[in-house]
Amino acid sequence: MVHGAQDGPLIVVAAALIRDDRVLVQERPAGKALAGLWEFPGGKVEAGETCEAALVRELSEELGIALGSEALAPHSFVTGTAGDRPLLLLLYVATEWAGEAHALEASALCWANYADLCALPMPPADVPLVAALRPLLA
Ligand SMILES: Nc1nc2c([nH]c(=O)n2[C@@H]2O[C@H](COP(=O)(O)OP(=O)(O)OP(=O)(O)O)[C@@H](O)[C@H]2O)c(=O)[nH]1
Repeated sequence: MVHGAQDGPLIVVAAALIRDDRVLVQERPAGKALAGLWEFPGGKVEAGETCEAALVRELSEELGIALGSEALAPHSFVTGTAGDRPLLLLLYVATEWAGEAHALEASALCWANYADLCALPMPPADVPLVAALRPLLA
């Protein structure tokens, strides 16, 4: 994507969906950047969208689950790079939503405890997010 020097970082929102002391992660499908790596569901905030509205949209598109913005609790963030662009990744936690999560875009889903999460290959930016989730996971 072409972007100008006036552009700020790429803002990406992601969710730690927690159930029974496990968190949902998904495998990025073949054909996408970072294919085969596991990530928290989410995606880029589009122009004019709030961060929470973007995440509600992404969770519906990627997993088929529904929740309101108020169900998203801000949790942690990291900075990094996405290709040649600075990245700001905001992680929210949610414990309540409607519907069962299905891999509508990912190639697989995993309800991971902390050890599982540490063993899965994830994008480098996610490492501090995983550490920050430690107290919430079995
Ligand atoms: N959703 C998500 N993206 C992450 C994580 N960690 C991380 O570095 N990213 C990066 O954040 C960016 C998100 O892009 P994306 O491709 O998932 O976003 P999107 O769904 O809006 O993509 P699209 O452009 O294909 O519609 C990618 O550069 C991705 O590598 C993570 O845990 N979850």
